[in-house]
Amino acid sequence: MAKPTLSQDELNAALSELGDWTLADDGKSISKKFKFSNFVNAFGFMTKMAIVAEKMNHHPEWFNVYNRVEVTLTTHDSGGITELDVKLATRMNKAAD
Ligand SMILES: C[C@H](O)[C@H](O)[C@H]1CNC2=NC(N)=NC(=O)C2=N1
Repeated sequence: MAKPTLSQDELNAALSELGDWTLADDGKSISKKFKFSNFVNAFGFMTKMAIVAEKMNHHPEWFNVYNRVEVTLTTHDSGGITELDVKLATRMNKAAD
């Protein structure tokens, strides 16, 4: 059963909690550009988050070049942003600290 998408109020609260994640113009995804000190740290972040994503059965759309990782989160099954996206974004923020 697909998760319900967040209401506007829920989304606003989540975005203020998450900090520097950007809402897509269509309101269906959130994105963040992470920058690490080098490639190994960027890829280490992706490795850790891949394991978290697999455990959650919720996977990011991401792009990596050298020390940068650009992440977009959306819940495909629901056609928008759900609590799973907020949960994964929170985990990513913590892992990048
Ligand atoms: C069948 C499997 O549960 C689904 O395809 C999962 C896998 N990972 C997923 N990841 C994301 N981001 N959205 C989904 O809807 C999703 N669905």
